[in-house]
This record gives sequence, structure tokens and C-alpha cells, in this order.
Amino acid sequence: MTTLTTLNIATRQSPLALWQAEHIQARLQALYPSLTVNLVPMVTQGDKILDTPLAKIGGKGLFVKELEQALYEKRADIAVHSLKDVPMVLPEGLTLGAYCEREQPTDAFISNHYASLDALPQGAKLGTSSLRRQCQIQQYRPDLEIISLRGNVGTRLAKLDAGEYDAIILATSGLTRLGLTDRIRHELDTHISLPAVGQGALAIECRSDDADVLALLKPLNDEPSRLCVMAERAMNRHLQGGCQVPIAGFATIQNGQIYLQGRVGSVDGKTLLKAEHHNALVDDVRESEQIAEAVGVVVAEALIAQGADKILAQIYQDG
Ligand SMILES: NCc1[nH]cc(CCC(=O)O)c1CC(=O)O
Repeated sequence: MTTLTTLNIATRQSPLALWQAEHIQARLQALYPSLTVNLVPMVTQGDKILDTPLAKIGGKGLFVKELEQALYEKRADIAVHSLKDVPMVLPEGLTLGAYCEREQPTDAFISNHYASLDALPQGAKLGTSSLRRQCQIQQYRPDLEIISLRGNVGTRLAKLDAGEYDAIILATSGLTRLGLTDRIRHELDTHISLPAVGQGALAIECRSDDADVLALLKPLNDEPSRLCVMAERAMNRHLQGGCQVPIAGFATIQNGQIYLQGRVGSVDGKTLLKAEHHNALVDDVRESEQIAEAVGVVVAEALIAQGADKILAQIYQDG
């Protein structure tokens, strides 16, 4: 039993971040009725710089730094993140104490005029700022004009509604959390757009030495989801990719096997490297963790053998 009486959750203030923080607040409150769970809202660098492509301002790490500072200074005890936005290597002294059950990992097609990606006319304007979405969609539809699209989910939908784009792509899970599933025309098949590493999963960051909080978070962890995202993140780490890179990675567990698909693309959509690997998991948690990470490394190596390192080096140089 915990001796904690209060738990503070650091959160960004975008509607999606607030939804996620409130969701975890409610789950903790249900598990521990006598615990007081507070939200500590804050503004991050990433929220302030809205007009520059993320790749040029250092990637998504900018959305988590202030939250991590609050953890270090004990102004907060946990931070709730879309795992997709969490850098592959965490700063010293912080850890992910729980990986929540993954929701729908797909990308969603949103348009006011067209029912699907296939229905878009030649040369249509498609909004996304994700290099991963861009390179996969360009591979499938080289004729489309990809236009940068930043801002939180509501802002992006408003830009679509203002007529700046014929269609946009957003994560299904973000729209679902915000009650906006009616905006989704269809979900992209993973054959066309393989999701981002960690997409659709929430992760909870805390201090590595905070045994009380780690114990408290345990029931929120979903072990199959954790193993899948560990494989994906091990692949990304081995590719030395950050969050803002044309890398896709998606793992599933079926019949005791972990199965990981990975992709690296050139931004022009002309090259899209693909690799996959699977291996049997075991009963032991630690051993399964190592198996999952090893699968990630095998997929990364297979991508590197096809030239992924050269594609990524080019992108870092241009960025
Ligand atoms: N890039 C911002 C971001 N970070 C997490 C999500 C969606 C939720 C998730 O993937 O868990 C989104 C929105 C989007 O990509 O459309």
C-alpha cells in the first residue's frame, strides 16, 4: 500500500494533452480513491514555436523538456505522454513507469470532399508535417502535393475546413480521444502508411528512483503493448532516429510471437525501404524484453543493409 497522499501530473495544455492527463488522473483516482491527483499545466517550447517545421527546431523533444524539468524539481511526479512524442533515450534519472494499452495505431484520412486517399484527384493538396506520412503517401500517390501542416489537432482540422487542403492525415487515436471520430473518412491500411513508433500508446514518465510512484503506476501498464513498443523503439534507437524522421515501426504479438515491421523512406517518396522480423516470446518478463529489443535491432540492421543510414544521414544534413 502506498504512503503517498498527493500525486501531481505535469501536462501540456493542448486539448489532446489535457485529455490524456485527465484520463490518467481518472484511472489513478479510481484505483486509489484516497489519493489526491492534481494536474500541473505548463507551456513547452514546442507549443510556442508554431510556424517552423519540427525537424528544423530539434524535433519533438521540445514538447517534453519543460515537463521533465518539473519532474526533476519535484513540482510534478509524473508526466503523461503520447509515446510517439517521447525521445528514444530518456534523460538520466527519468524512466517510463507504465506503458498503457495501445489504442488504434493507424493514420486516418480526413477530408470534407473526398472519401478516401484513392478518391483524391491528381495533384490534390494533402496536409501533413510528418516525414513518415509524407514519404509513404508519396510512394503510393506520387502525384499529390504534400503541404506542411502544424498545430494541435483542432488547429489542423480548422485549416482543412478553411479550404487550405483537400485532405489531411492525423492519428486515429488522437481523434478518438477527442471525440472526433466522425471526421475520419477512413483509416489508412498499414500497408500504405505504417504507423510511427509508439503511435496510439500512452506512456507515463516518472523519476527512476521514485519507488512509491513506480508501484502506483504498475496497474496501468499493459505488458503486450509495452513489449511491442519496446521492439519499435529499439529499432528506432538502433537507426539513431529521433521522433521527427521518415521512420515507421509497428509491432504486434500473435500466438506468442512478436512481429515487427519497419520502414525508412526518402522524403520524395522515391525510396521506401521495408524490413520485418519475428521471434517467440517467453514467460519470463525480462527475457521477453530482451527478445523484443533484439527483434528491433534485427529489423534496423536489415534496413541499414538496404541503405537506411544513407537516407537518414541526408535528412539530418538537410534539416
Ligand atoms: N504529432 C502530435 C501527436 N502526438 C500524438 C498524436 C496522436 C496520438 C498518438 O499517436 O498516441 C499526435 C497527433 C497526430 O499525429 O495526429
